[in-house]
Amino acid sequence: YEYGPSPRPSDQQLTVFADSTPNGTIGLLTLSSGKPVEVHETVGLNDNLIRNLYFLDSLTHLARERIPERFVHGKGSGAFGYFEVTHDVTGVCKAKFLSEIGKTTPVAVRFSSTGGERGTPDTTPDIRGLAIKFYTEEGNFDIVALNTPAFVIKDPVLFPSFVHAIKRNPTSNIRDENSRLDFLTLRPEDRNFMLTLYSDRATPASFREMFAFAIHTYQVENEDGVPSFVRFTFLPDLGNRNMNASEAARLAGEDPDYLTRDLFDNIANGNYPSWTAYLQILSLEDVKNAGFDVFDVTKILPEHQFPLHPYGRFVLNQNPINFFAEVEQLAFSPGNLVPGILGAPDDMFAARIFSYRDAHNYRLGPNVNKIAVNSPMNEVHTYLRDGRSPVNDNEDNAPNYFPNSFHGALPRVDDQKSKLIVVLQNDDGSIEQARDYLLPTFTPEEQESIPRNLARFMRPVVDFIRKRVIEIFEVIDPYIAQKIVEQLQEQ
Ligand code: HEM
Repeated sequence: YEYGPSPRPSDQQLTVFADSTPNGTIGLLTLSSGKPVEVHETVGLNDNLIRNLYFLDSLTHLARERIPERFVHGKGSGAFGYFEVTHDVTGVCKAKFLSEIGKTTPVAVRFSSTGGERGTPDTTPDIRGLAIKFYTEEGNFDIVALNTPAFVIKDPVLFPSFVHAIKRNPTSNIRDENSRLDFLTLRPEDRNFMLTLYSDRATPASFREMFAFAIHTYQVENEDGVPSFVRFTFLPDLGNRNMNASEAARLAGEDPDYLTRDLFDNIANGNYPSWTAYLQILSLEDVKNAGFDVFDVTKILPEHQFPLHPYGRFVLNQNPINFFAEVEQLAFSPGNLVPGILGAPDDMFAARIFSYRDAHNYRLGPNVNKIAVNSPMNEVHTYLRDGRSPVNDNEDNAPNYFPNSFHGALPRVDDQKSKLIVVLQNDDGSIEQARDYLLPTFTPEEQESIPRNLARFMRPVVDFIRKRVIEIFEVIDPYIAQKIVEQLQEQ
């Protein structure tokens, strides 16, 4: 398209908008207070600027356009679509959105990278996020997942330090591989996570071709209150595909929003991406006999031990119309649960319930769930009132305290029959899992990419940390360790 208009929908947004307004304009320009703007107010030179209300309106608003970005997963793209049940899982989970085959539920999805800020190039290698909000008839259910099957740490006390270690150095303001690899090599539980981070899975070929693992083992219950324990996994119907580091580096320069554009253009062109949804299902007996802590988020549940059961799929068929309103303000929380899904019993999950809510209060305000894209589809009655906008109808004239004698909202009779189980966790590492279960599931190309990427990342890293990395890989796979040494020597 060098010699003509670009065929990419992402380049045509303005033209498409203009074509949709045949009358030439969407209407009269007004102040935010509604008063029509006079044409002379749109010219500032040699005017009394301070009395120019159009100028005042736009300049003061401009300075307030930015809100705090997510302190992790700052760069992201979103899309909308639906989830459809394909297999009966009512035997394990009574959540209404799963109640019958063929039932559909609207979803919002946000794809992200972890460590970069809002302007980071999409193809910078990183763990990827895929968060799904199911707008169910019993409230919103959020699954906030990653493209690694295991997380980096299991003790939430370490989370703030982990985030500091992967973000910018406080002095140079540059992301520093010394801090990232220092932290990672000091924690024995993160070996599964390291395999994804340093393989080409950290540079997915597109968001459409990316795994998503909710990781935590959730407790769910059926209508009779019988508990089961499940991991939620989503596999892309196009298959998982990566790009290599040099392609990613080229695109980071040529088209920093490459993955965002790919998602937008494909959906606009009707190539709707879809994912098949799977559950790994464990009984309480399976939990006891697994031979390891199935609630440990640094561990995978090997598929040969706990097979994947398909139960649904989701399809993304709609781009956002307004990115800020619908994606920047989209707020996911592991604490958004629905009847039948109790959450996970591990400490990390408890920390996440608190932390996402806290982040939303800071980033979007206490009325976060009144922002249109976060509003549940079902009727909502609360005793929450006032605060920063949006308050919407602020629950009108209904009583604002509970209990009350004046027909305010009442809780229903307890519906949840099982109790979230209590787990005690230890601090062990997971090198055997990385060696025996996870690495063998990587394709030969993905395995080859690990030493190549690591050697590149390790260029500026001090010797004692390099030594630790090599020692770790000598246990996971001596071939990878050998390759790292060779490639470091070649540099
Ligand atoms: C102690 C552990 C963790 C804490 C405290 C934590 C906290 C947070 C917070 C506060 C945000 C920003 C939320 C916002 O501003 O809207 C976030 C984003 C995110 N986190 Fe975590 N997180 C933790 C672990 C995890 C784990 C285990 C996963 C995946 C299994 C995960 C996946 C994500 C994703 C995908 C996002 C981006 C959500 C979006 O697209 O808006 N995090 N995390």
